[in-house]
Amino acid sequence: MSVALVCMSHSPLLEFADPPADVGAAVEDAFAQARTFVEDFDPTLVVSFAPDHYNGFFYELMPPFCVGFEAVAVGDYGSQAGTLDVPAALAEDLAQAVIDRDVDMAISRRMRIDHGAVQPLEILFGDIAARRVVPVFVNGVAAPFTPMRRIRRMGTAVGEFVATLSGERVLLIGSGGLSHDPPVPRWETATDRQRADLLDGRDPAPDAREARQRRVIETARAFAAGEAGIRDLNPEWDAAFLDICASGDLEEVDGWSPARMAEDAGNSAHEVRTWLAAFSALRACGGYDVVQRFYRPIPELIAGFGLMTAR
Ligand SMILES: O=C(O)/C=C/c1cccc(O)c1O
Ligand SMILES: [Fe+2]
Repeated sequence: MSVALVCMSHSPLLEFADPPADVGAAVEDAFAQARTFVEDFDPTLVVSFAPDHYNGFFYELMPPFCVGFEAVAVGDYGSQAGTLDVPAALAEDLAQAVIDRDVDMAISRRMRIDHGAVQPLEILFGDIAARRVVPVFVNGVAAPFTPMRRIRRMGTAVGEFVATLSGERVLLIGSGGLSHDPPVPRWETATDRQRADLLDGRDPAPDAREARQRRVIETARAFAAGEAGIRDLNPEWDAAFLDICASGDLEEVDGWSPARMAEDAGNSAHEVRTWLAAFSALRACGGYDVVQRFYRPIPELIAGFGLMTAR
């Protein structure tokens, strides 16, 4: 078994926004380097830690994390729709191994995934079905949030299972973060209509999906112009988190409270949980070295946009 990692921010606005040319070029260059890293590693299996944005998981039943034994991408924001190549028996073994290590893991026999899980697969492989993928949903959007130390333990349990997979080259992906506060509705402040969608908004009508996406795209334009009422990006917070990931001292985040994370870095900063899970899994397979580290605060994407590779 060998193991490598790519963690990256995602943003559905990548296809809808126009950051300054040098910033766009820097992002493309970071993607190209990560692609080369992944091509050289040539994974036989991907374990993808990703959040969802009320496209697959709703308040009707919201687990802190969940392994998919089958996965279907919904195709939001023009991302690729369709079925992933999930090795179901291996996904079942992974879930059982995590549960055996005292971490309660939900399972889905048909998980729906959105841009959060799809975007890194598209960027790294060009196609969501290019490699075998075990999808692990990590809630980073819907309060209440699991303590960071539980995410670390879950990632560690996944890593201990991965370490037993002789003959596999396993790529761990973490998708999300860093500081950002996109206008994804939150239960406390949602309208009745939005609450109905947060509760059980599966398969929205095309005009409802379009309206939701338009609102986010317009907010991004206003944010880039300094006119949106969402929380600022926080490059210092992002740098501190990336430093912790690079150091391997992942316990450093054990005491981070969800309220403080949202206050400092925005309501969707909870998506860094996917990075923590992926780095914890990598650490459980042995020590690691960071190969690539990229970061830019990009208001046009509503994202403190980071990318790290390690092995
Ligand atoms: O789900 C949405 O409508 C928007 C999600 C979003 C917006 C900006 C940055 C991100 O990382 C997102 O996930
Ligand atoms: Fe997101």
